[in-house]
Amino acid sequence: YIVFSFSIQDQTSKENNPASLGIRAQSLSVFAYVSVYVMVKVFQAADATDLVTELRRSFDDGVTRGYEWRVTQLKKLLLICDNHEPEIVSALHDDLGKPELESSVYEVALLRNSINLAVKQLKDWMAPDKAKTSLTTFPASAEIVYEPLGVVLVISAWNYPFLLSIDPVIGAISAGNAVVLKPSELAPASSSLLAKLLEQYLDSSAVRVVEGAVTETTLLLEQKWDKIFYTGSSRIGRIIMMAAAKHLTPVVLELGGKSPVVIDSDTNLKITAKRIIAGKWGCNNGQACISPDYILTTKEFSPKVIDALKQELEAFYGKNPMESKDMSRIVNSNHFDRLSKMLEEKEVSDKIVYGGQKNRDKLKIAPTILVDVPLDSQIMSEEIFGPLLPIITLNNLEECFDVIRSRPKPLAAYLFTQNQKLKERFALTVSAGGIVVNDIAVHLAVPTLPFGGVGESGMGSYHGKFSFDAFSHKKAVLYKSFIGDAAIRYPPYSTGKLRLLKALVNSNILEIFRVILGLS
Ligand SMILES: NC(=O)c1ccc[n+]([C@@H]2O[C@H](COP(=O)([O-])OP(=O)(O)OC[C@H]3O[C@@H](n4cnc5c(N)ncnc54)[C@H](O)[C@@H]3O)[C@@H](O)[C@H]2O)c1
Repeated sequence: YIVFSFSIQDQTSKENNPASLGIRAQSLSVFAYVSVYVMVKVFQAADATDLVTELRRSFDDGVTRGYEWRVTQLKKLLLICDNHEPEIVSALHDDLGKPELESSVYEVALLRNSINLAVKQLKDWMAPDKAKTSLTTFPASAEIVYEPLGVVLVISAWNYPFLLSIDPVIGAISAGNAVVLKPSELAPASSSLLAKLLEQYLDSSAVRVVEGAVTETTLLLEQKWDKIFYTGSSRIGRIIMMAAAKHLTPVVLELGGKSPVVIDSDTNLKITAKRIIAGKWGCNNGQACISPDYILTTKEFSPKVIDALKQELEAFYGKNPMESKDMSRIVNSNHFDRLSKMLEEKEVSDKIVYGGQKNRDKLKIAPTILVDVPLDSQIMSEEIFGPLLPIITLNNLEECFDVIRSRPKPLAAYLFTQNQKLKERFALTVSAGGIVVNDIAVHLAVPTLPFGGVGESGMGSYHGKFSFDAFSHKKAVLYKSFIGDAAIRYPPYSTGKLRLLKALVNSNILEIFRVILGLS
């Protein structure tokens, strides 16, 4: 515990007599004395160790394994969504100025969906999968048993603080694990609400929230976990993976990257522009991991793309988008300065064709479109994660595809076209965590699709059954009886045994008969 004490004294006051937890003012005209003791619990190494020990005890006692426990906790998560949506919306507004629609739909409604699906399908997910056996093991039966991993750590990011915290926790609980959630300190209102609600609703012997920043996360990372599920930047992803390697802990890394959008001239341009705007500025003002990072199109078609985007932006956010209530603000001044620096770079600042207005006090940056910034500029080298959208124009679409292929694999890649052949070529030849043709970000809402990165954009995936799988060990179980104990596997070895065993392993029925019949 740290104890803070401070006093406010009148010049004339000579008395120094602290009164704990209160204000003592004998005579305001003579002196004022205030002594406040604030007890702040600091998370220390021993707390991290105790936490994991306690949760491991619950796991080992079987608390989290049964269907009933899992489904009860999931239903409690549903209750949080049902009973506390206004508080969640308000916390998101405090942290990000997130519009109610975005909070209610893209965080709470998506979570409800995830929970409902898990509740509905949990029994099926938990049931072992029958597996075929081979001639080698005949007679036998086999199955894949979904085993909980143990005690897992979920570290989440600030941009969708509820969705990105609770969605992995749904997977962890569904799979029967004890779980610690560490929300992002950059969304403090959301973090403290998550801590409060999860403590209030869930079984604290197996589900905990630790709030904090680098110090707390580092202490947590020193512990031995059975899985670490991290959402955030690739830079920190590397730190997570190094810490995990020490204990050979498997990781899921949900990272980011520069998600490109290719626009073909054979497209419905009005709808294309609307969907790009909704997926960029309409999703937390570009602060989303699968937000369009840059557009690639042909030199010939680009003027039409720019016009369409300008027209629809004005229709959505009016002539002064800085005043619009339908867009989140930038999360904090560090990120505001990072984005400003990108905009102010030489050979970039003069490429703005729309927007560019900023207000640091209000942490607002207008939707900004830039054309043909240098490919080696900061804005084209780093993930933007904000309301800036560069358009790169090239001679043809093949060159556009080449730009994507020459860069680290993104979390998402988008194509707008009506050309069937082009759609297929894009899906087959462009590598990305996920691909959407003719829309932005909506693959995230399809629970039958795995959500995750590849290469620099991450490893592992989740959503729907994939979340359950991410937190389960697929255990191979083979059942044999004592019937049919074949002597051929036991010494002394012989040529006949060798031939028969090889034939069995290769399922070569003809050779099996030849050996049995003594044919060469
Ligand atoms: N793939 C996805 O689902 C997804 C979703 C959202 C965001 N992202 C990516 O996340 C990034 C933005 O998030 P961010 O990284 O700014 O979020 P962030 O700063 O909130 O960091 C994420 C987490 O890492 C922790 N952290 C920060 N520094 C650390 C350190 N030195 N050691 C240990 N832990 C540390 C934070 O406390 C936080 O919980 C973007 O790259 C974005 O694309 C990915």
